[in-house]
Amino acid sequence: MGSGIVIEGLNIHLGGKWILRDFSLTIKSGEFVGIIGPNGAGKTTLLKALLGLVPVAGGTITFPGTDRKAAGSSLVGYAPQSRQIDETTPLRAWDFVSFGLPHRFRPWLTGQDRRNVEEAMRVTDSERFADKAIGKLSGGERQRLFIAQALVRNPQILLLDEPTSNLDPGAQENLAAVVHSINQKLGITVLLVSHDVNLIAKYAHRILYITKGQYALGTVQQVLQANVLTRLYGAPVEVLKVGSKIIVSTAVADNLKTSICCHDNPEQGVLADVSL
Ligand SMILES: Nc1ncnc2c1ncn2[C@@H]1O[C@H](COP(=O)(O)OP(=O)(O)OP(=O)(O)O)[C@@H](O)[C@H]1O
Repeated sequence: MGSGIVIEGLNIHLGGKWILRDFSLTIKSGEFVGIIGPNGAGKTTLLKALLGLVPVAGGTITFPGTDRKAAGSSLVGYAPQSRQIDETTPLRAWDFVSFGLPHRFRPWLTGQDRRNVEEAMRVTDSERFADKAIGKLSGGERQRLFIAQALVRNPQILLLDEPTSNLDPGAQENLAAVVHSINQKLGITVLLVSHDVNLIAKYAHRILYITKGQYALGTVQQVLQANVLTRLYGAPVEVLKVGSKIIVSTAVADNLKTSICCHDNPEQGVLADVSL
């Protein structure tokens, strides 16, 4: 079961500049939130703040509904943005996943440890390459292992930083489906950073759109609106509807992909939950 996240008045100042200012939002237990926005907007910094890895200049982060009774469980599992693995690395996929276990560097594993590794590999559909060397696996296969490693301590929240970058469209879709299934079947709260709005629009319950100094949280229909994006970017952004898809003008929105897949008949002007 997932934990909720409540952020109130969060301020983060790094390298002489404000990255997040007066940032407040609530994420419900079991929710899947896609985080999107241009390079340098503060997406990774937000994940690191949730992990307690960056200094906070003000505000609070709490995790209501946390249940940490299960032995060996953790609150947050994290798969960071980029991890280079040399193709000659002589490490079995199974062993790589097991490095996410607590006390992994003691010389033995318990039966429960082994079951946790096997379950994490099962839910990420990576059991079939458990015995292969990680360096010989494809990018999509490695991403499944990174997620499995983040899951091996049964977290209540899963933070994934651009897990689909550098994957071909088919592998992106497969990986997003795996994350969706983890969220649906295990009830884990998921925050996934991506530059691919297609995937986020398809699977996330809500989108958190961050630009430098501004943000909006809401459903796809609430956030992917010309007036909302124009306000976030501080310059005109067009949102066009073509059949079941929405096309966003990239003229001012750096890193925003041209084509955004959304639902049929998006509701108009519903901004009740949007924080600006
Ligand atoms: N430890 C740090 N010290 C100083 N500045 C930092 C630090 N960490 C991040 N920053 C700066 O904070 C800003 C936000 O960085 P962050 O990595 O959160 O952006 P992002 O939205 O994840 O970008 P991208 O999409 O490129 O990954 C950037 O300008 C970055 O240079």
